[in-house]
Amino acid sequence: MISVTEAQQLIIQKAKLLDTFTLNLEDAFGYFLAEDLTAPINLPSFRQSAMDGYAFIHTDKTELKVVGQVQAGDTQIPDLKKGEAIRIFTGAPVPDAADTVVIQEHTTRNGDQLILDKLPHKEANVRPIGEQITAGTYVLKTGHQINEASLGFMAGLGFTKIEVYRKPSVTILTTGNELQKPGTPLKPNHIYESNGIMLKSALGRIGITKVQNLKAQDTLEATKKAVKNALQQSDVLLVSGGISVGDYDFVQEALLSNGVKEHFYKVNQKPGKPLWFGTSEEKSIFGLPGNPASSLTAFYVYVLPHLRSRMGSLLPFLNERKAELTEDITNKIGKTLFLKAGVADTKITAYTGQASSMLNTYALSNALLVVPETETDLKAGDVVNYMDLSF
Ligand SMILES: Nc1nc2c(c(=O)[nH]1)N[C@H]1C(S)=C(S)[C@@H](COP(=O)(O)OP(=O)(O)OC[C@H]3O[C@@H](n4cnc5c(N)ncnc54)[C@H](O)[C@@H]3O)O[C@H]1N2
Ligand code: MOO
Repeated sequence: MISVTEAQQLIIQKAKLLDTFTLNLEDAFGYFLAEDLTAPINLPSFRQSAMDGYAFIHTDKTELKVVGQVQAGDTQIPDLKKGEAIRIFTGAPVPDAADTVVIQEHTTRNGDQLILDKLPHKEANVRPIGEQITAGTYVLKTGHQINEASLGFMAGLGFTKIEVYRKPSVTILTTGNELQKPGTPLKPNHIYESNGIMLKSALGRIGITKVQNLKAQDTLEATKKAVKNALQQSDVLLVSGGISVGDYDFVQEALLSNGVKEHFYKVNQKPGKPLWFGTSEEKSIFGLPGNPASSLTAFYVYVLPHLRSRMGSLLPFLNERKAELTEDITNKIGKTLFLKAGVADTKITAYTGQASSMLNTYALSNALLVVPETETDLKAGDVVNYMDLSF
């Protein structure tokens, strides 16, 4: 059995970058950039007024003569001499000779006479060429995850297409004879299948939408066949259940017999101990424990960073933060604990109801409190690490 740290290293080491492709800017939200972009133009590319007011050549005089006007988008720009002013608007080009813009609230206008009630400092309210970025310098680098601000920034520089890493297609294979689709009365000793929808929406949160759900009964033949199909159809396979040591747990055998190379099986943690991870050429395969809370924890701690890494992220793990414990916690089992928890105002509380089958507390959690395997007694007031589930 390996440690959480070793398992986290392995899922990153084995994360092969997906191929790249060119994408229209308007479709690029959430993708990771696969090129270093340099600015094709200066931003701004001309001297711009930052305010509505008057452009002039800086002087100690407080009375100027208004000799013209310039509006945003104008291509004919009026000239001016010392002692003169040009009416100007936000975003308009500042006349070459002018070096300062006074905001209109600091002036009094009588016909073409302009009184400066408050003299601005020289160069006030003039955005110099290249103030934001100069042509030829880096805009954004490989690995940047495209957000609304970066989209606006790139559009402002005139980009229409960029190179990004592809997102993976994923098959979620749920195994178990006891599983029944919600929507029909529950048969005796069956349970409603819930990991499929949970994992699919967790994938959606990291922008992966090409997801199919398959299911298999608990036989070696059915599991092998389903694994084979899934491997032909997707970049990533998440198998749920059937990975423990029972007589009807066939997932490990089915994966190995389909040529998947095992990188680890079992991690020294609770929940999620019987986690399995392997690869087959360009494909990644996780055998997730069937218990719903174990499955989701394994997703947050391993599947999510592995997939983000494959999609080009340089910071693939969930953010780890610190908070103060509200209650004592003991850890007598020598494993890393991931506890469903709530964080508010820098304080963290592990919820009652930590069993691997329980999603009731997970549904209310915004944090996974991490208790290291070496930590036996934590006291109220101790500062602990948690993984931020608000991502
Ligand atoms: N002798 C041992 N038994 C078990 C061990 C062990 O070390 N020795 N480990 C336990 C741990 S820890 C876990 S976690 C589970 C993992 O078992 P499996 O991955 O084989 O999962 P299943 O047995 O198929 O299911 C476990 C549990 O979860 C329910 N389940 C399964 N799939 C779904 C689904 N899609 N939606 C909702 N619920 C699901 C299933 O009915 C079971 O109750 O093994 C322990 N056993
Ligand atoms: O580790 Mo299992 O995931 O406790 O239920």
